[in-house]
Amino acid sequence: MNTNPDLILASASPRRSELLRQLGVRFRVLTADIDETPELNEKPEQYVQRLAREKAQTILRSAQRPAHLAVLGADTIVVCDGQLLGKPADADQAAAMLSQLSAHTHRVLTAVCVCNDEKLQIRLSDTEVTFRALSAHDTDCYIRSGEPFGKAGAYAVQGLGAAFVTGISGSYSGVVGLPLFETAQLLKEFDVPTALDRGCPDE
Ligand SMILES: Cc1cn([C@H]2C[C@H](O)[C@@H](COP(=O)(O)OP(=O)(O)OP(=O)(O)O)O2)c(=O)[nH]c1=O
Repeated sequence: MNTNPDLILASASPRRSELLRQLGVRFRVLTADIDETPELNEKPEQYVQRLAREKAQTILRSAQRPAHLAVLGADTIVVCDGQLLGKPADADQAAAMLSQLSAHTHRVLTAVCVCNDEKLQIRLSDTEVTFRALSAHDTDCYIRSGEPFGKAGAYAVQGLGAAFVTGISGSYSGVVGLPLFETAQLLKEFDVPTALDRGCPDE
C-alpha cells in the first residue's frame, strides 16, 4: 500500500503490516533500528511504551519521512511471573521461555505510539493468555518449526502456537502485535483514515 500513504508504519514486523491493512489504512513502511535494552528497574509497562515511542520518534526525526505524515510505532512483550520475555536469541532461550509459559497465565503488553510534528499519543493493550501444560516433545517440535523466533515470548498465537492457548482475555490483535481497537482510536485523533472513514474498504 505505497501509493499516496496517509501514515508511516515504523515497523519491520509483517504481522503489524498485515493488521494495519486489516483496518484499510494506506501506509508506507520505514524501519527503525533501536536499542531494546531495558533500563535499570524499568517496569514492563514503562519499557514497552518507551520502545514504541522510540521506534516512532526515530522515524519521525529521519530524513526519509515525508514531512506531513504521522508515524506509528509499536512494541510487544510477554510478562510471566513478573519476568519480561522478549524475542528469544536462540533455541535454548526459546525452550526456557516456553517452559516458563507452560501451564501458566501470562500477560502480553503491546504499546502503540502515533506522533507527528505537533503531538504524540500512546495506548497500551494488556491481555492475559493461558497456556496448557507443554511436554518436552511439544517444545522440541515447536522450536524446530522455527515459529518461536522473532516473536515475544517465543510463540505466535496466530500460528501453530495457538495449539497451546487455552484462553485469552483482552485483545487478540494486541497479542499478535498491534491492538486494532486502540490503533483505530489513535488514528482518528491524528485524522488518519481507515476504510470505515473512507466509506468503503479498499478492494
Ligand atoms: C506473543 C506474540 C508476539 N508476536 C510478535 C509480534 C512482534 O512482531 C514480535 C515482538 O517483537 P517487537 O520487538 O515488538 O517487534 P518486531 O521486532 O517484530 O518489529 P519492529 O520492532 O520492527 O516493530 O512478536 C506474534 O507475532 N505473535 C504472538 O502471539
